[in-house]
Amino acid sequence: MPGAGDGRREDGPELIRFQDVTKRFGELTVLDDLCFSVYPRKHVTLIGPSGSGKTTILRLLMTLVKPDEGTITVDGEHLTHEERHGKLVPAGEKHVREVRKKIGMVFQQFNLFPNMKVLRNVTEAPVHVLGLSKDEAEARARDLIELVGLTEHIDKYPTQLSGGQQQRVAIARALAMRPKVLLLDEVTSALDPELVAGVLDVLRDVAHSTEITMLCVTHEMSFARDISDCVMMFDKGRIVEAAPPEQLFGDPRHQRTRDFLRSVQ
Ligand SMILES: Nc1ncnc2c1ncn2[C@@H]1O[C@H](COP(=O)(O)OP(=O)(O)OP(=O)(O)O)[C@@H](O)[C@H]1O
Repeated sequence: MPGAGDGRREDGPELIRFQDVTKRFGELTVLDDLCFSVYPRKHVTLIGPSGSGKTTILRLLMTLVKPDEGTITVDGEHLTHEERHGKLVPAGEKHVREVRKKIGMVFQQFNLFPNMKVLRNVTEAPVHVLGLSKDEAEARARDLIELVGLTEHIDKYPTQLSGGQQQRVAIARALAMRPKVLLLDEVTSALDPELVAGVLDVLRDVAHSTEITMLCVTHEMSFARDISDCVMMFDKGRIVEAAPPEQLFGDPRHQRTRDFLRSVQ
């Protein structure tokens, strides 16, 4: 399905592009000749049954795994290759590091630095990876900590926070790197049910109040409906259909989508 994702091009060239991407683990083909694009400032959500390949897409973007076939570009740069003397050669570490700076990720597990307070968790990478001064990084961090509603907890360690609060710190930490695209992988699935709404509200806020591009894997259909410009329904490593949420949830075209939506209601 070439050009799936948000098909509108008025916001310039695509930020993420998967072209004929196949990924296998042994005998299992997890992604099968996949093509889609995500355009700047759009929010694209991946839904579908367990094992359909959604998380693998995010892992490919994070360069945690490599495609067997096809190309992936982020902001026009190849993820697995770089151009040298007019030729595409396998990407070196420096190239991968530079492309990875464009991508922020929030995982199911928050992975905060346990020995650092909230503020330092958010300033650490901007200082050490981007080279910001401590003052610049702190100013940026304070704004983001306010955005995720944790100003009063700025001097606490992660263990002094609830899971939902820790996940909100993880969101601030990812945004502090000013990535071009934010990847979210089932960010509420490790949380107690009563903490889910607070984290989703923060992400709704981020989606609506910033210009960041988002690619989310979620089982929270109402969240997908609220934030997405485009929802992509996956099954067996392929896109079954991709459409704006009002269409995909209100009038799905494919039986597979209808069955899946019924199963998660
Ligand atoms: N490193 C790996 N080695 C072997 N198989 C893997 C590996 N990573 C993923 N898989 C397999 O690839 C398939 C797709 O996994 P993936 O995590 O992308 O699915 P998903 O759609 O995100 O599922 P879920 O909704 O349960 O998270 C699964 O069958 C999984 O077992």
